[in-house]
Amino acid sequence: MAVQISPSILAADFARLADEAAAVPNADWLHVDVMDYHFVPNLTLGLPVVESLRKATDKPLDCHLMIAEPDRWAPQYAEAGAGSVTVHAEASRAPVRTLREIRALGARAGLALNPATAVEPFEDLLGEVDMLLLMTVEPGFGGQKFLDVVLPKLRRARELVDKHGGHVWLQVDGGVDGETVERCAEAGADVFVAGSAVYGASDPAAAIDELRAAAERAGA
Ligand SMILES: O=C(CO)[C@@H](O)[C@H](O)COP(=O)(O)O
Repeated sequence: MAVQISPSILAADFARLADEAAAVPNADWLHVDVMDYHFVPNLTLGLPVVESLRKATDKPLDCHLMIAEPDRWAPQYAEAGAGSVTVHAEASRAPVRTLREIRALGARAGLALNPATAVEPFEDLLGEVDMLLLMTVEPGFGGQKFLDVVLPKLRRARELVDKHGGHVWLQVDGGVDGETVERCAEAGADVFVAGSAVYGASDPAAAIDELRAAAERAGA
């Protein structure tokens, strides 16, 4: 499947989100980081902003819920028109039910793992997900340094997904830039979230082209 670039609006200007979405016409998805100050020590945006963004852009909204009660809220993001809704394995008390609800509402169901969470215990859930998100920083803030320690897990995740057979996107999130994107692609990622590397660039659309070219060169 083709490389997907999902710029994170966490690094965008929150007062101009419609313009910031329009500034990345070549993005495949728009990554929306929902943080609640409980699961992570940061507070960002929630459902009303996603509902407004849905009207402001045609891009699929790739909603990443870094919240304490994802089972309660995830279906509402799908109902709001998210293209994908990703819940954290560390926070969900009923991941199978929640992933099924997300799918039943027509969105891609994603399962996210923090850097220290092993992927193997979730092998049996691969049939329940459309995407596995591996955090390559500790969740909560943009602009952090990429954690190399996640790369072996990314390779194992690629092996498990390939063994599973069905299509599951393998997303990396955090510290993805022109250099780390290649290492992630070599290790098996095919969806790349980038905040600072896109919205911190003087030309966000050109930055996306460069990330995509680097990922494709590296074999994603
Ligand atoms: O989920 C998160 C952080 O918790 C990410 O989506 C970051 O927002 C990515 O930002 P950069 O590391 O690319 O600046």
